[in-house]
Amino acid sequence: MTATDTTRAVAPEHGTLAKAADENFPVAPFFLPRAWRTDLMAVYGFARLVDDIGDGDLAPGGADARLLGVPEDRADDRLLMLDAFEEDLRRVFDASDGPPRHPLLRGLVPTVRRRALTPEPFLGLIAANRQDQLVARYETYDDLLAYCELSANPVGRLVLAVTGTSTPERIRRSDEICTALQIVEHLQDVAEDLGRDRIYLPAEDMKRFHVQETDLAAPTANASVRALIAYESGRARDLLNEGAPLVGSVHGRLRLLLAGFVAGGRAALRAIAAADHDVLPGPPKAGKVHLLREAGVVLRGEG
Ligand SMILES: CC(C)=CCC/C(C)=C/CC/C(C)=C/COP(=O)(O)OP(=O)(O)O
Repeated sequence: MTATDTTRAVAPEHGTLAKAADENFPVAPFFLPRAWRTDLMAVYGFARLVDDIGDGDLAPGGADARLLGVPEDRADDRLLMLDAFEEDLRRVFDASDGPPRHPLLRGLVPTVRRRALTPEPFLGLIAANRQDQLVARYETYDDLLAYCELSANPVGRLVLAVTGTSTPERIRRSDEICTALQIVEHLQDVAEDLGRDRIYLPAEDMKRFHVQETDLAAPTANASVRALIAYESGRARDLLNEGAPLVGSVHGRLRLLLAGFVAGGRAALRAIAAADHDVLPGPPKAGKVHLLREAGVVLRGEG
């Protein structure tokens, strides 16, 4: 048991929130106003827990299941856990049935009230994790985009809602950025996802590039896999470019935060290209220098 697991055995919500430090993206960085950080952490707690349920990464001991009213011997039933979690989410928005049972959802109540958040983005994240239990292959790119609408776009919409900056145009650009970031993560994590028997590369593209599933299980990528990864990287790059004007449309510290997200995506794509698109040994790491350089480019509005 790690130190984090030990903490979670006592108070599961603390272990979940502690994971913020290890995320690919900054969750609630120090330079943001305290009130935003508080609300972004509350939203993060929700998103982390729903992903942990969906990925089977809950702390051992069954504390989360107990809190959600799921019998201990069914705590491994991810669909049942997601249903119970969704039921508890409803108590965040409708107190007639009493307060939420899970402390991370109770912690979300003041944020939802303060920022007038709606259930949709939260329900989307639950639906994405439900889909992960039922769908392990994507036939077309459009199918994958529909998945990203549930798994990633709600995150950006929540950031805009918490910071009071939502407009239809910003939401559209935020969706482009979030979908791009999700595709980048999928490209970095091909090997890890395959370990969970999940493939997020569209089957139609695999066919076109003559890539078989067994090619993805190899320790290093052959030329076909590299060509496929380069193709999907180009799509992600285009989406990031289309969404990037979102950064210049906001001000102050939020602009810094969003520039960091776009720069993070671009730096990750650069690292993938630098690895000659061989992502199979593990995610190619983006250097800090490249990240800062990309952030400078975004902030100067040059890309
Ligand atoms: C306003 C705006 C544009 C904000 C951007 C917010 C942001 C960082 C979105 C990322 C979305 C994303 C890739 C979620 C999945 O991450 P994950 O780590 O849960 O991925 P996994 O499900 O593959 O583990």
